[in-house]
Formats: sequence, C-alpha cells, structure tokens
Amino acid sequence: MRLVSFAQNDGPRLGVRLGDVLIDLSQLDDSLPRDMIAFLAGGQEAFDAVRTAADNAPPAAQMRFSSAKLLPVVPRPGKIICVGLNYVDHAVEISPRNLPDHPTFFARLASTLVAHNEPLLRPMVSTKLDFEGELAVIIGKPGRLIPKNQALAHVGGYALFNEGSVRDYQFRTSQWFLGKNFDGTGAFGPELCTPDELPPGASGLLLCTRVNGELVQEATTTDMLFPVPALIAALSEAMTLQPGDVIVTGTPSGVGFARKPPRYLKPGDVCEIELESYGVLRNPVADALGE
Ligand SMILES: O=C(O)/C=C/C(=O)CC(=O)CC(=O)O
Repeated sequence: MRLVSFAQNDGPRLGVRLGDVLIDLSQLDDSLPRDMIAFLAGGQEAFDAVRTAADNAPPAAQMRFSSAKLLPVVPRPGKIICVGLNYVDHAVEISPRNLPDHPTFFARLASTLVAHNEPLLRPMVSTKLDFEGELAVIIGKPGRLIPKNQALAHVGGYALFNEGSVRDYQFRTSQWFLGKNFDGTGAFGPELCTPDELPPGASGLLLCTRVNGELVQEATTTDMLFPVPALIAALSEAMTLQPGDVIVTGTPSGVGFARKPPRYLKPGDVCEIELESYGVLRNPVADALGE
C-alpha cells in the first residue's frame, strides 16, 4: 500500500494513493489514523483498517493524486538518522584503503525537509550543494536493543531521500552536521511504501540518481556495507526507535563533489532519484531567497 502526507487548508492530512487517485482518509471513518505517525504506530490493525476503508471509499473522498500538494512522507519525524559511507563504491571513492567497520551515523533536522516536487534550496552562502540519492527506512514498531534477525519487523515502510549536502560547510570541520542541515536541502518522498510491496529490507533493488535526465549514480541496495537490519540493530543499541523515525541509509558513488570535475546543483536543475519497484522522487533546484 502507498500512503502520503498532503496539505489541505486545515492542515496536514493522510491519504492512500491508488494509481492517480488519492483517498483522503480524513473524509472516512473517524477511527482511522489521522497522520503518518499514527498509521505507523497502529501496526497491522491500522494497515487492515486503512486498506479496507480505501478500497470502499466513496467518490467524495477521492481526489486526483497529481493535484495534491504532497508533504514530506513523515512531515515532522522524531528522529532523522543518516548513514555515511554505506555503499562500497562510495566509501572507496572517498577513502580507497579504509572500509568502515561500523556504520557512521549523523543527524538531520526536520527543518531541512522538502517534499516531492518542492525545490531543493541552494543556500545564498554556497555554490556547493550536492545530491545524494538514498533509500529511506521508516520505523513502524518501537524498539531498543533490536536483534538483526528481528529488525525488519520494526520497519513500517520505505521511501526515497535526496540528502542534499553543502560540501564546503560539511568538510570545513570534522563533524558534518552543518553542511547536512541547511534549510530545504533534504527531499523526502514521494510516498510511504509498506514493506509487503518490496523484497525484505528493500534489498536487491536498483537505485539511481539523475540530474537533468543524466544518470549520475547507480547501484543496487545489495551494495550496502550495512544493510537495513544491521543499521536498525546498531542504532537501537544506543536509542529507542519510535514510529515515524527515519533512517536514511547512505548514498552510492557518483556524488557531485567526488566527480572530476566536480558537479554541483544549480538553480534550474532537476534531480530525480528512482528505486526499482517503488518509483521516483523528483525535485527542481532553486536559490534560497531571503536568508
Ligand atoms: O569523508 C568524506 O570525505 C566524505 C564523506 C561523505 O561523502 C559522506 C556523506 O556525505 C554521506 C554518505 O556517505 O552517504
């Protein structure tokens, strides 16, 4: 099942996409979840109730998907944890002799998020905005100290993330935080795909990034050094994972700053990330104004 968060005059809403039809769940039974985190926290019971309600939705609850103003899949996640150097080719393009023994985690703030079709913002203070196409994992069931062999039971769904990075700010200190947290640089969408629609751990799927139609990154999710169960196990050693938390699983080789010559995003570019069996996250690039 595919679910979206979308904007209406009275605030964020939750919808189910069926092809080019969007079912507005707020127009149906009052007992249905009101937002993405409530859906994720509701587990199998919420899934079954939403599926039944969507399949029987009257025309009054239906709108055209293409006319909806999407929001980031989870508009305000409790945590957004990103993974660095998680694809062999990318780790090698950065540091040829050192493959990491442990995943490198860093945090992103919800204030960086933009939705599908919204512009990724190139900040006024830098011309070094870079793309990073990534699989995003969204937690459904809470947990701490989750063993690898139970980790996938905690996944509520999958989506795509363009982990836009301002490279001069990222690399001028040993911590990457600032360059990873400019407003409007993290595209998250277009929709949540429930795990039943993809292979376990979303493994074995082709992941591509295109800029203005040109292929710049291509890998399969099997190339991750630390696959989804390993990431969930490692993170949950330190923190309780909650419904709606997002793990952004790292990017393949081909990022702009490692290319010769480097290739950064500029206003007017269009960046697309595609995951096999899932779909495409598409964002134009624009200058941030008024900073
Ligand atoms: O350490 C470096 O020189 C470069 C690191 C990265 O490119 C990591 C990054 O931005 C995120 C990632 O690997 O997914």
